[in-house]
Amino acid sequence: MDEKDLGDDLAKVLIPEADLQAKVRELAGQIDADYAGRDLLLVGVLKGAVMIMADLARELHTPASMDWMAVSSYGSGTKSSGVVRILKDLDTDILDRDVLIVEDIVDSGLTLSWLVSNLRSRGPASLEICALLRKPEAVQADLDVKYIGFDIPNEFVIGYGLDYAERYRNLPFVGTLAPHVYGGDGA
Ligand SMILES: O=P(O)(O)OC[C@H]1O[C@H](OP(=O)(O)OP(=O)(O)O)[C@H](O)[C@@H]1O
Ligand code: HPA
Ligand SMILES: [Mg+2]
Repeated sequence: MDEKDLGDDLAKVLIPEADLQAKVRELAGQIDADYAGRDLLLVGVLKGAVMIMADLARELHTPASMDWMAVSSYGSGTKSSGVVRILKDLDTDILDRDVLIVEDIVDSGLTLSWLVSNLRSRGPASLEICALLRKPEAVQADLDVKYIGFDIPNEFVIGYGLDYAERYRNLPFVGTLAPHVYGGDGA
């Protein structure tokens, strides 16, 4: 899917595909340097992290296992409901494992704050976060994101895994939508 397929639904491209790919390679380089010789477990947060997880995992030279959790706090809107639910738990016992959470976006930071305390209680040897995008609001959450791709403005974004009402995840870039897509009021 590309820009043309969106017609007038697309407001603008915020991060082009080439910039995303370059950043993912850069993040993989940092992670390789930090995890050399360790047995890394990547935990992707479904569904938004599917693209970054798939690209990051292939850029890594460090041997890594992959597991997935599905949590949801957004439903079909553009605002966090504030309630995080586990839709699918890990298949892996993370006791004494080096765990790296892979996320598409830290927005309010609510999802990751909740996830970090949930996973920490399972006794991993280490627990870090890699997130492709971060919004300014997330700074208010007490979250230590070790690997961060881009800080972006406080706008609702779509593409490269990120959805609006389950659509637009399969765009290779990150962009914003025209107001008419949201039905006018932006929510
Ligand atoms: O920092 P926060 O305000 O908590 O927002 C970030 C989370 O929200 C989105 O997931 P969502 O719950 O929409 O599920 P999805 O990944 O399936 O789209 C996104 O993928 C993050 O997981
Ligand atoms: O800006 C966003 N876009 C899509 N999904 C999201 N989940 C939290 N923030 C966002
Ligand atoms: Mg979503």
